[in-house]
Amino acid sequence: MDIQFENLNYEVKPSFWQTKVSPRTILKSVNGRFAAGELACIMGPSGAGKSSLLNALSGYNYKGVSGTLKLNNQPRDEKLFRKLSCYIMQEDKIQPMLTLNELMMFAAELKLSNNTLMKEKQIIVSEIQNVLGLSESKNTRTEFLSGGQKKRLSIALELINNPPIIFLDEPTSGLDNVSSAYCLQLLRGLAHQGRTIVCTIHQPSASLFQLFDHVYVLSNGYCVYQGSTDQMVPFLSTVGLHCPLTYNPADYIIEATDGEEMDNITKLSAATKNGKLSLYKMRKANDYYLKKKMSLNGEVLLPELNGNVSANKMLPLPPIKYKDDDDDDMVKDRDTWCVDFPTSGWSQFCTLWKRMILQMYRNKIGLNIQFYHHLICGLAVGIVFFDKSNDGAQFFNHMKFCMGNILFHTFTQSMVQVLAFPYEVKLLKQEYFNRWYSLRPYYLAFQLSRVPSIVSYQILCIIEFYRKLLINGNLLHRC
Ligand SMILES: Nc1ncnc2c1ncn2[C@@H]1O[C@H](COP(=O)(O)OP(=O)(O)OP(=O)(O)O)[C@@H](O)[C@H]1O
Repeated sequence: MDIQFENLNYEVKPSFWQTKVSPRTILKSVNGRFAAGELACIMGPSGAGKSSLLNALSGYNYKGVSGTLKLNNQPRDEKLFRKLSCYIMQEDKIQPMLTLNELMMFAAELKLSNNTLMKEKQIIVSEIQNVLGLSESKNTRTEFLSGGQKKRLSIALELINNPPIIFLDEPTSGLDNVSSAYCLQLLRGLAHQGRTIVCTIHQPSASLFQLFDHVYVLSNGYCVYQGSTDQMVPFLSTVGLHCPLTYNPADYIIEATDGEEMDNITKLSAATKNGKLSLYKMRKANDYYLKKKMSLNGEVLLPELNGNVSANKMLPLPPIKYKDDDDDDMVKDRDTWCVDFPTSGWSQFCTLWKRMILQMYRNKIGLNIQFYHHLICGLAVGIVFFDKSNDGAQFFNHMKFCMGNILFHTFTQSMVQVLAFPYEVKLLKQEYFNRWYSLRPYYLAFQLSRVPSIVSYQILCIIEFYRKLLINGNLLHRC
């Protein structure tokens, strides 16, 4: 699947109350193409618009985005595109309290259709674990995984339904050079199997830079280079920017096009026609790669054949299914994240409910806090209202008791959800965007998963303070 974009603009409009702030254009009519079978990176100085471009291409951000997005040279059908792509965000948003294998199995239940047998799901999961070098840690809880393993787990989770297009925002952030190289080599292997992999990277070291098949450099919202890594230095020379032999070309181009170097940005952007031109050095070993380059619409510079593509030693993943039987009725609707999901709503609810219950049960600290909170509050209320139930002159105290009781139960229970939600919403956003489940089953499972703990804690609390009030009295009768 080839991704093309033409005259892509991204404009941020100020909020209605920011009357003195004018709209800001982050991406300025940029063009480009990311081909299948390549590991592509978007790089550039901080604030150049890398994440904005990735968000616009993945469909994560559609407000303020204008221009043409194409898939295999055809106008892009957003609903189909969402089925074919996944987006792995910079922060590793991984469900806590579960082991790596459990998490992958839950993901398989959500992402693979209901017709897939459990045995098949297990085979797919263990195959991906083997490919990504995660088999040894499969029984490790996700919170104890190293940074590199978490990153690979994020990739593994999205590989379960084998998307042909993968977007990654800063996959090497927080990783040392060795782990970054391992992660990029892995992505490169996956890309060379035919996937389109696009990631953003801030400033790769020279060794990491060489791992990319395609580089797209942005600066100040303009495209200043597009093509293979080995063509960057000769290209820079053509516009009078001579990268010293001992210098990392990635560092050089970023320094040369840093925000204040507007002259260089203008020169380079004009030389690449703001991304319409690509510079490639053809590779012998990969026919697929070769054909792709030749099919670019006549504007590609094709220097001599040279170099080899590294052998792909990775296990092949299941064949890619590009088009579903039900794709014919696709609605061309860009302004939405709403798409259909691989599993039924009921099955999504059951899987999510199981996942949430398991997480809650394993969250011993949370359970203990709630236990002592209910115990102490039950005791305190019981002591305050001790022996007041039979006294008819204590009407106002009885009222206070009832009000306090209602407020305690209402707010205690709702606060659990309110406090958990800011963390949950980040996970939800990523999983929902990547079509794991729809919002209704999620919300239902989120609410109902709290029922067992709510009921048991309420009983504990009630035993404590009602014990004091109701054994001798008839408060309930009066109420
Ligand atoms: N929604 C928004 N509202 C206002 N400004 C925005 C918005 N989104 C992005 N920007 C601005 O656009 C510019 C580019 O942002 P973006 O996150 O794409 O940069 P980046 O190249 O990914 O930077 P970094 O490498 O530091 O993450 C920044 O100056 C940022 O402040």
